[in-house]
Amino acid sequence: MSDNDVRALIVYESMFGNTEKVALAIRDGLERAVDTDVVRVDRCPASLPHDVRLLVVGGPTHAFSMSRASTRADASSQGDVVMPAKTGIREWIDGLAGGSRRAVVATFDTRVTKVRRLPGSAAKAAVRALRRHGFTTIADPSSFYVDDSIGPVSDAELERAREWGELVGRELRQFISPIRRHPWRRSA
Ligand SMILES: Cc1cc2nc3c(=O)[nH]c(=O)nc-3n(C[C@H](O)[C@H](O)[C@H](O)COP(=O)(O)O)c2cc1C
Repeated sequence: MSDNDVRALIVYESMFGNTEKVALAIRDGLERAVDTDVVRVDRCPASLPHDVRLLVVGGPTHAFSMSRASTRADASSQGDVVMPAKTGIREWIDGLAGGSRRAVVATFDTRVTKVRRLPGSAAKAAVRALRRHGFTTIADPSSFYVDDSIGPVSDAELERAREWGELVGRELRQFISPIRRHPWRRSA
């Protein structure tokens, strides 16, 4: 699928830079199927461009869910952060314009390896929020693991993220291709 009228957008939140690395690895995998932009959540407008058919949203798991202003402030007190604590994916999803629902969605998060058995995932919370806003999902939410709260994220996890990006790209291709392969069906 190299059509110019189809693009993917990855919107990510990251405090210590790990989710940012994961977002870039997912982009590398997704680009095998579709042109993909990666945008930090505090720089992303509330309305998606018309040609964005896939929206991928990711952020760090904070207190078993998506971050809040209080948990981001907590993170800022723990180490150097790569983005301001003001906006996270929770607030961005809540503010998304209705016309954006043309895109299908997939979500991911980062979590700490040591507590991987604990429940609670920003990706699962994000997908629930997006469904409440009327979006259709095309892949299960996925978690990628960091060694400790501030990282690092291993090369193996980044490779897993790249592979997940490829998988989501294949799902998008399948989602779109029946209409493209059989345009006559639209008028039947
Ligand atoms: C306030 C706060 C709460 C956190 N809560 C959780 C949690 O409930 N579960 C978990 O696995 N990791 C938790 N973590 C670790 C984060 O998931 C980790 O810092 C994040 O994945 C790193 O990504 P980033 O560098 O993109 O911010 C928490 C971190 C902070 C700062």
